[in-house]
Amino acid sequence: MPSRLSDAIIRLHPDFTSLQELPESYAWNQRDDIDYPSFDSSAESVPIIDLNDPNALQNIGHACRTWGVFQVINHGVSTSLLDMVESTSRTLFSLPVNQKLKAARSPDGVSGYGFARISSFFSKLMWSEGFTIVGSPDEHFRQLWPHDYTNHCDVIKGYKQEMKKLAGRLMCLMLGSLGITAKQDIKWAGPKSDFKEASAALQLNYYPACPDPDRAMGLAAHTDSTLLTILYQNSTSGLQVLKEGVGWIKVSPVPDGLVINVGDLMHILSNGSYPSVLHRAMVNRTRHRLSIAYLYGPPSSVKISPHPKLVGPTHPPLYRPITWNEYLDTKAKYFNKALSWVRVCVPLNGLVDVNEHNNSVKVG
Ligand SMILES: C=C1C[C@]23C[C@@]1(O)CC[C@H]2[C@@]12CCC[C@@](C)(C(=O)O1)[C@H]2[C@@H]3C(=O)O
Ligand SMILES: O=C(O)CCC(=O)C(=O)O
Ligand SMILES: [Fe+2]
Repeated sequence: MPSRLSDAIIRLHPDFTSLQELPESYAWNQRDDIDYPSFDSSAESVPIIDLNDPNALQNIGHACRTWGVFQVINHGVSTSLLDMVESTSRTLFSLPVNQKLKAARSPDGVSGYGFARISSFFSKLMWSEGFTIVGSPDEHFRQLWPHDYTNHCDVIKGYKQEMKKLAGRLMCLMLGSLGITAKQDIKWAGPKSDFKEASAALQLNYYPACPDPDRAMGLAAHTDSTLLTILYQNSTSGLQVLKEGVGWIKVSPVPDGLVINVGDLMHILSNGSYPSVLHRAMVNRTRHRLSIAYLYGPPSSVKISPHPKLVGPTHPPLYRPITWNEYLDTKAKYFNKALSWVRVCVPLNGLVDVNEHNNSVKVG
């Protein structure tokens, strides 16, 4: 790589550990994000649902309708697998910047190391690094660890397999709570209702300790484009979700708990009954934070639309059918206004989409 280009890239990807002060380019004004008060988790807290509870389906339905997010425990994913994926992620982000840049995401690519994709919508930089894995991690991991990448690949593959099982189970519960049966009502769920053909991406996020956390932003407010997202966070808190009419609420890490976000495609499929949740990640002065998001969606050929069981004369379909890729393209263009672009009809109750109040999109 010509040295001027690599210098420019390194300037864009600083070694966070060497920064003693927050550079102005990382200092966020309130205006840069959605300006609501933050609440301590003791004020109200995101529901924690035990998947072994006989009322899990009803509890999930209530959480999706009122919060768009919940945490699950007794989900069947082993602690050792969670520890291993955390350790692989930590090892990855601890590599020297030059090494990580060997697996940099190309400008038109999806997989690899880089800044948050949503950065282009904001004038300030985010205090985080990310690594996106779509499909096999082999190629990029070989670039990172030429001699011992196979163990790390196995961890990622094992994690994706377990996440896929859990996501299928959560789909059945979320749809079931809407009166939709995967087996009869969702063709692409497949004969075993295991959503075998579903697609997914894995996003590893690293938030280094920050000298001025109150002015920095780890990951700016956004909704995920998914049907659902399964998020593992280490023991450092930082995730916040926006509760309508209340403000930003901390999602405190629960040992072995997994956070489940309702994504935009579930918002569409449920015809707005399960609104996607606006969330963001804050940073910490002394502790780094890691999170691993399993972003789950339909097979690439499937168009998601409001389910026929949820539409009728008094409930017209609010969104037009759209594939995940088409939606990702819309999101890349319009960011938090993407849902409005897919909307065909104003809801009869006159309410707008929850995440449409966004005033953060900055163009130019
Ligand atoms: C499948 C995807 C969802 C995602 C874009 C991507 O192609 C891979 C990364 C995902 C992610 C993770 C961090 C937040 C987010 C908004 C982003 O910038 O990249 C999501 C994207 C999304 O859900 O729209
Ligand atoms: O780090 C977090 O808690 C949030 C990560 C996230 O929102 C994402 O990867 O989409
Ligand atoms: Fe997210």
